[in-house]
Amino acid sequence: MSTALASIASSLSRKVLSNYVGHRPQIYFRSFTSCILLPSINKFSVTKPNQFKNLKMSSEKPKVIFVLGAPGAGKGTQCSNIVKTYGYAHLSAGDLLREERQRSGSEFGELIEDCIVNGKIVPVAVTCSLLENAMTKCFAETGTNKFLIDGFPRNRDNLDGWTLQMSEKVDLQFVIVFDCTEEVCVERCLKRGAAGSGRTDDNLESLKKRFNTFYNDSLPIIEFYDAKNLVRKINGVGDADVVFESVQKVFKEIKD
Ligand SMILES: Nc1ncnc2c1ncn2[C@@H]1O[C@H](COP(=O)(O)OP(=O)(O)OP(=O)(O)O)[C@@H](O)[C@H]1O
Ligand SMILES: O=c1ccn([C@@H]2O[C@H](COP(=O)(O)O)[C@@H](O)[C@H]2O)c(=O)[nH]1
Repeated sequence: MSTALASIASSLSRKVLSNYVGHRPQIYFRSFTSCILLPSINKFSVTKPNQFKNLKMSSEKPKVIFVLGAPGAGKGTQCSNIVKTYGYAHLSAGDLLREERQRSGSEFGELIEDCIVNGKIVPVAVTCSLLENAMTKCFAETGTNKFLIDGFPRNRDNLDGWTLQMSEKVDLQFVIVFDCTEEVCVERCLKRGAAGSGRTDDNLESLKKRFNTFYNDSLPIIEFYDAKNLVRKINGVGDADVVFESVQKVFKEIKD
């Protein structure tokens, strides 16, 4: 881990801890650098922190599918198709982080932007809490308890944090991985940038860093799930409709 990242992580820990002095911690998780106590970050917005505990007692656990793949592999595009056809709610970790970055008063805005531009991964305390809050809010508003979690977990820190905070509360169905060449992915992201995505990472410099992170940090997570026979790999090269046909074959497995 780079020194810069370690210092961001430890400053995040200090900031979060200092914000919660006197509050009762609700979750325990390992940071990059040390073991710390954190509260559920219900300060981010909206939620009733124990809603899933209640849900677990009265009904089924929420179902979760992780959707992974390189930048531009087509995760978001195929998630939209899955939402329309199978009724899952789509939670993009990247979108939630971009939203949090824009939230006035967010103390994580700068940290998030630095990570996004440089292809680094935001500490799991931030991302996992945004995801849990979004799941709780979505369930409260729509009753949906089937979630596509797009672009997470991306590194060991994400996996460890999720395992501690969420794995007992949800039922992980499988992990869809879109397999796409770097060349095609880069071309798609640059095209998306040129078309006005407004994303600060749809440029060659950021993409090089994002791919390094994908190869070094995210592939081992895919391998971890593959060893558990949870990965469903889909060829992401080619027309989006053709890719979706392969997605549908994977979903048939759930219905059968
Ligand atoms: N099969 C496809 N063929 C051509 N273009 C595609 C295909 N799938 C997605 N795209 C386009 O490529 C770009 C990236 O797609 P998308 O946002 O779905 O990928 P992603 O994996 O979610 O990317 P990121 O990780 O960068 O958020 C978008 O502009 C999208 O319209
Ligand atoms: O779990 C996550 C998801 C995303 N990030 C950061 O956001 C950017 C963009 O993510 P997309 O999935 O492409 O929208 C990513 O490069 C990371 O910097 C993250 O840190 N953790």
